[in-house]
Amino acid sequence: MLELQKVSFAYDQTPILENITFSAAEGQHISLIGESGCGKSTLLKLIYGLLHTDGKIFWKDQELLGPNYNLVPGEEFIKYLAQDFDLMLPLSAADNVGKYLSNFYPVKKKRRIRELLEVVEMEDLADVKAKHLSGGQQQRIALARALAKEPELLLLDEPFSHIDHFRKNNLRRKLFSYLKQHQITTIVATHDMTDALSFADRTIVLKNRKIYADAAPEDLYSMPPNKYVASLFGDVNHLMLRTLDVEDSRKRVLIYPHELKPASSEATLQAEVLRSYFSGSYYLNEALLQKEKIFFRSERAYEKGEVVPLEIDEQLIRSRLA
Ligand SMILES: Nc1ncnc2c1ncn2[C@@H]1O[C@H](COP(=O)(O)OP(=O)(O)OP(=O)(O)O)[C@@H](O)[C@H]1O
Repeated sequence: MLELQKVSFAYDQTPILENITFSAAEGQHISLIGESGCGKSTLLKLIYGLLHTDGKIFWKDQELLGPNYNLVPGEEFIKYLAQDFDLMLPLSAADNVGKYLSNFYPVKKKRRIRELLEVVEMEDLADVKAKHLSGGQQQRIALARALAKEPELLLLDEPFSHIDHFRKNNLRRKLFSYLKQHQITTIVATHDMTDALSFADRTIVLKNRKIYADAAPEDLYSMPPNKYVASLFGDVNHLMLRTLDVEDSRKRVLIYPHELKPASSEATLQAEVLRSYFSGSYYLNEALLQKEKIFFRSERAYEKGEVVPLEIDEQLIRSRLA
């Protein structure tokens, strides 16, 4: 188990993190989210041992001591993949993956490199020098290298930031099932809502130096405690109950765009469309509902000024208010 107790940190006078306390079970996948600059990378660096904290960090029964105690940061059983991948550019992709593997069993080493190149779908580029690989390809090689000497704890900082959408989804599915299969505890700092929702057992939200929310992704998404959390998952409306014709109140409720649905003309909510954005399988519409700006989804585009009747499940509103 990973355990953090009152981990605080400041680069200079300004505190970045204060009293961060949580634990992660072995094999658990945690996504770490929060607005840019909230301290996600800093927290990963603290856990890895690149930065010093007066708090305590344990892996199983061992206290992880930071740079004040260890000349070389990091322990054998932890791997940290930073946003810059730090590859050996003159070496081939395969040699980078195998850089920390023993040469004592060359056949075994070769097999392991091949297995990892398959996980990151880079078998075809095994012999290409890292300096000739694209940013996304370098990132995949860095991921494979981080897994080479199988870590017990893996810390990933925006691991798919350079990888195109086409490949990202497949790679994510492969990587996270590999990590689950091998019971590797993983913390992923991310801005990507798919990383945060689909591949995490648990999501920790950082804000104002503290843990702001910590729950299963399904719970955080369906019952966001506030607008900050809901916004991390995409567009969200924060509407007065009065605007939704539920009751004459200025109290606000969080509603995702797909929860406001175009309805038959008798619906009481009438939104005036400002603009429709094509989003692939749906259109995202910006509109005015009783003078409040809203977003709703639809199957077709609307003209500017078109009035669209909308409906929403009142029970959903009640549950969000509870
Ligand atoms: N080496 C440094 N020296 C001083 N301040 C730093 C240093 N590194 C980061 N910071 C500051 O610490 C804060 C947290 O940075 P950090 O990189 O941890 O945030 P983050 O949540 O990972 O951001 P992002 O999502 O943009 O990667 C920011 O205000 C940043 O400017």
